[in-house]
Amino acid sequence: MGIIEKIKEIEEEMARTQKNKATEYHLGLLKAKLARYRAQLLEPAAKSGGAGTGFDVQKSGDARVALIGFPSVGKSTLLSKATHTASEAAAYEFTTLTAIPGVIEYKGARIQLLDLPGIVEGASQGRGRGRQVVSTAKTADLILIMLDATKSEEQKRLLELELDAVGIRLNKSKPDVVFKRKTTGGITFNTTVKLTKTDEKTIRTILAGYKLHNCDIMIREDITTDEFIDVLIGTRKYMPCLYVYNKIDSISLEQVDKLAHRPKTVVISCEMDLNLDYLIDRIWDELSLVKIYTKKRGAQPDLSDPICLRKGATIEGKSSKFSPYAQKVSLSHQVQDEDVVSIFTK
Ligand SMILES: Nc1nc2c(ncn2[C@@H]2O[C@H](COP(=O)(O)OP(=O)(O)OP(=O)(O)O)[C@@H](O)[C@H]2O)c(=O)[nH]1
Ligand SMILES: [K+]
Ligand SMILES: [Mg+2]
Repeated sequence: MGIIEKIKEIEEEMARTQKNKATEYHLGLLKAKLARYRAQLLEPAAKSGGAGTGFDVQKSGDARVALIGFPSVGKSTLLSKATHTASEAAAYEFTTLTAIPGVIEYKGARIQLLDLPGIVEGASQGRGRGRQVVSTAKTADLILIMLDATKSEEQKRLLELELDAVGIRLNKSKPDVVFKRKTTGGITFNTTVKLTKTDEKTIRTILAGYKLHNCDIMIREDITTDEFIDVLIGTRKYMPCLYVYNKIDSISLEQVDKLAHRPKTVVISCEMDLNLDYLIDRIWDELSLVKIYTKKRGAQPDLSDPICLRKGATIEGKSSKFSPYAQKVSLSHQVQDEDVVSIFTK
């Protein structure tokens, strides 16, 4: 039996199994198995350079943003509007067959926007170029999930499922769990919070399923069983994402208003040039980019040539002192947007 059949079999068994206290551990085991097969489905191909590897596009600029969506939602139209690169757009599906990079220039930053082929349901299991698309998406700093505002809400859930199946976790942070493998000593299990969505027995069952008999576990957050499996598998990618609804020219104002109020959501019309500037502004925010200017001692800062950094970046150096405009700060100063710095040695 191939991996895809095995996955199917487990999914069917999970669907058949009623969810209750008595089946909880068995379901946990099935989940763990499923996660392992899915990982297998992706990893070998990724190593041998097969369908699991992404498109070969050089990273450039200060950050990379990937466009993910079903066919004909308007990904290529957006690339052509937001960058100086033209990507063919047409009314038929799968117009785009490879990754096409463009550059958004904004507030002194160069943001690489990647147009990608449309993905289909089942992409995570190797249908279409889906695996190549999602592998490429994993290399981005931000994912734009592009949706057709005229289509049903189901499209969003289906896309999320595809990304979830390949280990991409959207707008979530890594579960706060310390997991350490050991060679002897059995399992030590500790929590700093009350677990309401999973329990020690389920976790121990899963560990046994993975043949993990020696490890230290410290759980510091009220995690689910799935989140624990994520920690065990260890290769999950936690990525920020914006939901972009395109073609709002074709829906009612009431509908536009409803979509626009959702969290992490931007509504646009590529064709009518609606809200595209706002989208770019939101991309900038999501990427947490800040720009800093450098200046020589005693000279005016060069405002035409900022350096872009991710928020949270600190400035370090061995024998240099760091000083923004008026105030002197330590080497570990976290840069703020529009900081002006001069770095000099004693
Ligand atoms: N009404 C409307 N149509 C749009 C809009 N943006 C794009 N389209 C149309 O949607 C169709 C598909 O656009 P593409 O840019 O090729 O879509 P895509 O997502 O790149 O499609 P694939 O590469 O095939 O996956 C084209 O006919 C566009 O003219 C929009 O804002 N409103
Ligand atoms: K298209
Ligand atoms: Mg396209």
